Amino acid sequence: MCPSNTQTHAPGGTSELGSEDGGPEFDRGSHASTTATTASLSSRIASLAVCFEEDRREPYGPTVAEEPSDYYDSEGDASEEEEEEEEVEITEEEVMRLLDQQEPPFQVCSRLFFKQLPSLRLRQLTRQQLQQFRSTGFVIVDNFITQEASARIHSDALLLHRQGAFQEASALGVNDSNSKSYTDRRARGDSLTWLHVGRPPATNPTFVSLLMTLQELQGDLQQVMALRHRSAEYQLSYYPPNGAQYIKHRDAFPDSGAEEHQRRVTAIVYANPSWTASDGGKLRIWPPKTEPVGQAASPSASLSSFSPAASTCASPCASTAVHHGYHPQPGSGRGAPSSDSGSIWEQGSDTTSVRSEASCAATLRSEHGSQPGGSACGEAPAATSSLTELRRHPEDGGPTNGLRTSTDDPAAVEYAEYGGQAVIDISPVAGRLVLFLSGAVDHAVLPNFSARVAVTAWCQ
Ligand SMILES: O=C(O)CCC(=O)C(=O)O
Ligand SMILES: [Fe+2]
Repeated sequence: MCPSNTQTHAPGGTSELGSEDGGPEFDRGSHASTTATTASLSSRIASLAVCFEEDRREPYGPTVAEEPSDYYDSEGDASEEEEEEEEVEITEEEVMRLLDQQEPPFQVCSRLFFKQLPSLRLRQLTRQQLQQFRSTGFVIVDNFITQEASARIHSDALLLHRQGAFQEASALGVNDSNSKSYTDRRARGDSLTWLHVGRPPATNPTFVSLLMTLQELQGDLQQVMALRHRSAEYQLSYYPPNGAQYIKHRDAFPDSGAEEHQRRVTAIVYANPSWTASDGGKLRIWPPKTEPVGQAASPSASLSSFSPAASTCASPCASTAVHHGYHPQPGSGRGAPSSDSGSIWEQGSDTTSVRSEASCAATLRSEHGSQPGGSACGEAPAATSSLTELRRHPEDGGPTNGLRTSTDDPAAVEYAEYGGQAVIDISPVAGRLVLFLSGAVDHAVLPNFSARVAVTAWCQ
């Protein structure tokens, strides 16, 4: 018998289990990136068909063992063979739920990370940010791009939108017989256009720079985890100010690295200058449970792992998990609830190519002639792309990665509880990057009331 329900939700659509061409395309914005094509996930999904059938049969009638014996008398009969080959249609939500029951998704996706790290040559992320990402399945990095770059992306996106370059995401799946997901504008209210390197509109200098930055980010990730392609899918999205939302979903099935075309990391860069709390449009994430196998998971396990009480925030550096606007210092031990998750970065890693906290601060002091503060160490250690050159330094003023105590702060990142589960609500403020494991982190975009622009990279 299959285990009982979990809280995983994926809107709409059906999945054909056991079909030869693999599983469903889970996210309608994707170019089949979440299609299960290789043995591992496909066979797991195929095995779900049996499980699901049992689940479905149980409330209505006898189990197989209780069937009358003549039920199987037709062995070898053509009609029974047909029956055996019959595809079982279940929703993507059910596929995800059953996969999650087989193994916690964070656990599956955690196997993407290398155990031994080579020398790191990081351009966009710090070691601490990567540590946070590995420990919790997500990380938030403020000032990933500058306010100026965000403003340019925002205005260029709105211009493209006026020129008709965007398509409603909910309309994209309408003629796609493979999946009926997200065809409801109420479930997904954004419009999107794909950014293909070297092709308009990605040839616009604003997007060229951003894509370079994102490729450098991917380069950083590739040093610590299994990512197949240096390139990725890049999507420019626009949420109109009419309460548009994207209901709870996950971008990919949990994948430990066996799948050729599975999304593994979602990286969202927000480009919304002057965002206010009343603009809504927050990204809500459900932090994945990160307990070691066999340990009971409490609904607030992830929440407690980020308790602000443990953070001194002495050096704001990377913005990571927060509690009502707190940005705890990565590497403080918080946010590493899994017993083995905190150690990989300390073993056998090169330290010469990555600036330590101390050297980061020293460098900024000498470069800018002032004391480090704000988001100093959260800045890129060896950035080269043009957007990165424009990054905000702490002395520039404006938003910092420091402690934020007011929930009215439009940039605050807030913990909440929703349906008995810990969630984190993240404002889509200009320059912010949110990085998470595509196969492990459920998320949603809350109703939005201002022109909201983001660029998402899905790395495979
Ligand atoms: O824009 C966001 O904050 C998230 C969008 C999203 O979840 C998606 O496009 O899959
Ligand atoms: Fe998503």
